[in-house]
Amino acid sequence: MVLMSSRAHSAHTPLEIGETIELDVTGIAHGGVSVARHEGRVVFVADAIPGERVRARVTDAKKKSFARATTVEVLDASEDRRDHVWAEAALDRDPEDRAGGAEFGHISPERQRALKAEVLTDAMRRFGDVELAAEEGADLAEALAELVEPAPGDEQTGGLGYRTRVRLHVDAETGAVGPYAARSRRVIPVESLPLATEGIAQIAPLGESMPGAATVDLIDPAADDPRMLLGLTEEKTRAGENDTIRELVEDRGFLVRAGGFWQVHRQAPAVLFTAVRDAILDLIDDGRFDPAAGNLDLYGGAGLLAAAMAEAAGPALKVTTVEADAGATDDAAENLSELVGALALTARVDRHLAELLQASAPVRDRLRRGTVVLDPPRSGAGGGVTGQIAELAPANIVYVACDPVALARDTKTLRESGYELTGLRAFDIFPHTHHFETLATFQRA
Ligand SMILES: C[S@@+](CC[C@H](N)C(=O)[O-])C[C@H]1O[C@@H](n2cnc3c(N)ncnc32)[C@H](O)[C@@H]1O
Repeated sequence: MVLMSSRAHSAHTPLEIGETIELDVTGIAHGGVSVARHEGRVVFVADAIPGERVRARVTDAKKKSFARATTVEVLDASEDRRDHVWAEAALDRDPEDRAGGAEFGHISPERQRALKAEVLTDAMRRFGDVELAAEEGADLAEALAELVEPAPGDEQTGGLGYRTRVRLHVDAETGAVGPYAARSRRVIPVESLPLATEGIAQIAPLGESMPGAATVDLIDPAADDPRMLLGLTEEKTRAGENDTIRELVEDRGFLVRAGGFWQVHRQAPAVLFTAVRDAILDLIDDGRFDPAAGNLDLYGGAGLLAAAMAEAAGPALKVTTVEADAGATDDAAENLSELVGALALTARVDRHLAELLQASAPVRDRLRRGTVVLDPPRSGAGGGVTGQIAELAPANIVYVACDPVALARDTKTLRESGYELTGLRAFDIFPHTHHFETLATFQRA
């Protein structure tokens, strides 16, 4: 034991923060960083592309098992490297002065999607025990290259000008406004916001000083004027956050609180609405969907996905949306008001499911015949809620996920509880960042 640990120790020359090292970048990790090795130790390296050789500055060396570094120079560039879409996040800046929020902005859009597919495949393998396979007769490499679908219009715009929600921060000392730096909470003044819509670009207070404010939320609704919500240092709420704004999903209107949850990409609500609608249509085709059953839209927000279920199943659909934010529930009630069988509840999902698990036999039977759509926050549903859903045992589960690792973990729980993963789609609705959205369909075996 002693010998082994002293050999392992001597294999690493300790890395120092600020030191510059040369790295061969070999893979992609979850979280927007690439993977390299330095004297056997894993180094997560920012602003690189797998396949490149880079010089990188060490930013974190506390852990024995891995270190973190940021690219300062590319020695051998990938053919997928592009000029960064945001000058203030580019390599020619000191790593500490690079703006955050566009960590894939130096990579061609096709390669960004291929990297996201790799992250999803890897997460599913490592945390979900699922090896993704192509449909019969299809080539796996080709299927993976197309797994992450671009949003409509992004191939024409290069994935720019899509964000309808942007949060900027205010430097407490200088009042300067800007995004946080990529790896710290330092405000970086910027001259442009290339990922934001034109409406946001017009009202963004870039270059201005806003002493007394802490955050600046910029919102560009589809069917209302752009607006700004100021978060003041001394106050928890933002003036105007409960104002109702109008959004459009194709030609269907939705009312949403200005400060409430709404997908950030202009096309994202339509992309997810259509994907959930199509997943339900497939279940209907297979004779597995019962509109009169105990159908649920968990983490339902303003009712977007319950509306998608109704678009597939028709006006006789029975569905309950469950959402913790009372304002969003009020919006859901309004947005689903034409659906006689819709009920919008304010509740925490775990508490509501605990109540359903105590329900009478006929209610439990309706739930068993039902379909659960869920769209949890980044942390995923988690083992507790996933276990409760499995215990309720609905016929189908349609899971919309913004974190592939959380989805993979919940997939493992569902598969161990008798569910089969029958469909997986992914959507690049956050171009130039490492984020993407996945839709997984499960059926009770
Ligand atoms: C990713 S959003 C999805 C919203 C909606 N499905 C949509 O597409 O617009 C997640 C929602 O879950 C809500 N939420 C977070 N934790 C929750 C919990 N424990 N119980 C109920 N709702 C929760 C948030 O308020 C937010 O509206």
